[in-house]
Amino acid sequence: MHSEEYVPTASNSITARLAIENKPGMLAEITSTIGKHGGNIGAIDIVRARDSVLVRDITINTRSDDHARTIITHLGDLKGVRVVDVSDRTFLLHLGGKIEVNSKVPLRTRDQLSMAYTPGVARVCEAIHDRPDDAHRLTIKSNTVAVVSDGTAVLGLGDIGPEAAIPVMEGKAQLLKEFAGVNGFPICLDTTDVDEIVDTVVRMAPVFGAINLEDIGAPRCFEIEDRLRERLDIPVFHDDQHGTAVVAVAALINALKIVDKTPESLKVVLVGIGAAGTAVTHMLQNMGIENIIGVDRQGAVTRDRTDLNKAKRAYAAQTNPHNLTGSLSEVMDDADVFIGLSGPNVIDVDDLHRMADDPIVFAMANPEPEIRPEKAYPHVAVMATGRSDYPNQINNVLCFPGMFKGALACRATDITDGMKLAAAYAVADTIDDASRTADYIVPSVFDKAVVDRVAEAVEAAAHEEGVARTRS
Ligand SMILES: NC(=O)C1=CN([C@@H]2O[C@H](COP(=O)(O)OP(=O)(O)OC[C@H]3O[C@@H](n4cnc5c(N)ncnc54)[C@H](O)[C@@H]3O)[C@@H](O)[C@H]2O)C=CC1
Ligand SMILES: CC(=O)C(=O)O
Ligand SMILES: [Mg+2]
Repeated sequence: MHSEEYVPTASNSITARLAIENKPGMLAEITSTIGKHGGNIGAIDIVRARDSVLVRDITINTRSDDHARTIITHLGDLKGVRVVDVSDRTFLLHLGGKIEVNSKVPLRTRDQLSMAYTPGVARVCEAIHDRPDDAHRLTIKSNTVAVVSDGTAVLGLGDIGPEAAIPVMEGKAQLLKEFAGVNGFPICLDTTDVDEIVDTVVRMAPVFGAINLEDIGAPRCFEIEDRLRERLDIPVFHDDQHGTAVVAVAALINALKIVDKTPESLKVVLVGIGAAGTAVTHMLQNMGIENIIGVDRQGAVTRDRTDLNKAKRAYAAQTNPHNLTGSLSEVMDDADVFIGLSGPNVIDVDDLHRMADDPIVFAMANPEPEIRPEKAYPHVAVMATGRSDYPNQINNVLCFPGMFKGALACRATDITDGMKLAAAYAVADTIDDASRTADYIVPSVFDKAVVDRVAEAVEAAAHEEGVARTRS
């Protein structure tokens, strides 16, 4: 599918400031030019009106940067129209960053200053010195998560480095705050060395109640998470692994109800054996699915392959029970479920035709899925992506805010498999039998009920699993 067939969205929207000759019919000419070239008009505002010239701001959703440029060129070609300025609304939103640190207590008088800061603060420091655990109660540690990345697997963009990773990590911090009231702080490390990452996180851990590892590529992410869990007494959770797995499992629980199939009967093909793909596979196995075939760039992951790293050898040992070999297309025959956690446009309609009746397709690569929904819809029973601009958004944002809220509330020392499973059922159960449809298998990320349901389920599971430090 070419980008011309995609729907314009706010992620590529511009505001065009136009100086327009003030005579009847000009606005109609402008709007029809935008429509003719595939732009979707949002707001139209008057900025200035002089006798002979009107200056208007017109907000236009486009499909891509090129598409935006084409529309602007055609507007500039109109007689009586001058393009004064074009701003990219997404870049405007990021100017100066998306989050900030705020003060929680008033600081207007000497009394307040002497309590919040010196000399009063000294007594609080001494109390924590006597009982270090009190940091959970008397400091920002109580409600703060470090969002740590090395910039190596950022949102499907790959290894773009720590500075370029900041907007995504700020975004994760913003989601924590907006959805769960939890503070998140973006920390992008200027190293990809496993030992250095582990040591750095251990040394900064005193300030944080939990660590969210984000967008650290496989296989290093597995060792980093394992070693940090061992060394720290606060939860360490690699969101791309476990947050993604929780939401994918929740979505599958509901999708199976739509197509009336059971986990035990399924053949699942999963492409992209990285952080997310590996964790999703493990969680699918925990829900009773045995026939999972993992596929990497070389084809099906089998026990006979000699080119696999340690993580993929372990993967091969636990998956592909019939040892299927071949390309992605070849192993798609009779698959009930396709899960993509790889990259853009990896499958096409022919692959969908190879699948069993009522195929379920979760094309979760960001920002561009393995197949676009517009293309897949006629050929599948259930379609989902990780994107905000289509129905069924399977995105780890449905998990990690509630997961951390629940874990921090009970001062958990760890996040266990039981807590993850509880979170998956909490997400799935947000949709009742009457509301569930093929286009509604996961709740909206704006559904306020989700975070609290997940947090409560996670907290209860933490108590059951013996990792909570508070009393139940
Ligand atoms: N919807 C969601 O909530 C989430 C989506 N993702 C997306 O999933 C993708 C993978 O993310 P991570 O696992 O964190 O990255 P990763 O770098 O750990 O793993 C990606 C794996 O996919 C493989 N891959 C890439 N293109 C492939 C292709 N054409 N065929 C076969 N294998 C291919 C890579 O070799 C690598 O092993 C990214 O696009 C990411 O944005 C990741 C986490 C959450
Ligand atoms: C959603 C997310 O965490 C990712 O694509 O990396
Ligand atoms: Mg991520």
